Amino acid sequence: MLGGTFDPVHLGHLRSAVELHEALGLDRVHMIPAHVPPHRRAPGVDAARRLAMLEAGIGDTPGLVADDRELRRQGPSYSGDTLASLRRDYGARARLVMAVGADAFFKLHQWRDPQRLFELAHVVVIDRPDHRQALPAEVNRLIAGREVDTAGALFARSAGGVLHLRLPSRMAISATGLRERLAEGRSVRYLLPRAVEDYIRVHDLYRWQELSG
Ligand SMILES: Nc1ncnc2c1ncn2[C@@H]1O[C@H](COP(=O)(O)OP(=O)(O)OP(=O)(O)O)[C@@H](O)[C@H]1O
Ligand SMILES: O=C(O)c1ccc[n+]([C@@H]2O[C@H](COP(=O)([O-])O)[C@@H](O)[C@H]2O)c1
Repeated sequence: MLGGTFDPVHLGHLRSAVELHEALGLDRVHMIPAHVPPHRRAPGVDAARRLAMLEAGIGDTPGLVADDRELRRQGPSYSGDTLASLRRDYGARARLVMAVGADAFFKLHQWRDPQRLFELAHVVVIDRPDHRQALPAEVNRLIAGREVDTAGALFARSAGGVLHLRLPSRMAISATGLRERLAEGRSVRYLLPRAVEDYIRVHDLYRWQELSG
């Protein structure tokens, strides 16, 4: 699972998903837009259109799936509930991974019931060149004894491990930066897929009125 607000999806997300798929030998990567993101302001663009951009961005990319399961739930889109739903689909013995960027991982202690996340899945942390801070003590306590160095060690069990990955194509691209560029009328070419750029233009998204900060 690679969950996100995807407001909008960009090449930092998509290239990370492709490289995760390859590096970990995953069957597939479920990219799951948050319907109601639990810990941030409501996005300016609704979940249906963020999903449509994700579908356009993924296109026919092997191994990547745009998954609408959080749009089918009401209330805050807690990741524990999403992982429980994936666990029901794949079964108790499946090895599940929740991938998060370094910025999201630094706040893991603020998520709802973080211990439950480790009962349901492994956590793989993707390095982001634009987010390098020391890990808060609360997160260090949460992951104590869980860190492993290789995918092989991670997949010896079905859940509960933590692996830090430095993917080859690290990209300093953020949705915040893209929204700012779009609001200012600056180019976003080569930062997101052309199909997503076209969707944004046709639907007239991210003008300054819609900038969700
Ligand atoms: N360039 C990137 N490289 C690796 N991971 C990323 C990158 N951008 C986002 N992610 C990760 O993808 C997930 C979804 O990210 P999200 O949709 O919030 O994008 P974002 O660019 O961080 O957005 P925003 O700037 O609005 O916070 C998070 O786990 C995030 O850390
Ligand atoms: O479950 C939680 O409490 C929780 C708190 C914050 C973030 N998340 C999830 O983390 C993923 C990345 O979030 P974000 O805000 O960086 O797009 C996305 O799938 C969110 O739903 C989940």
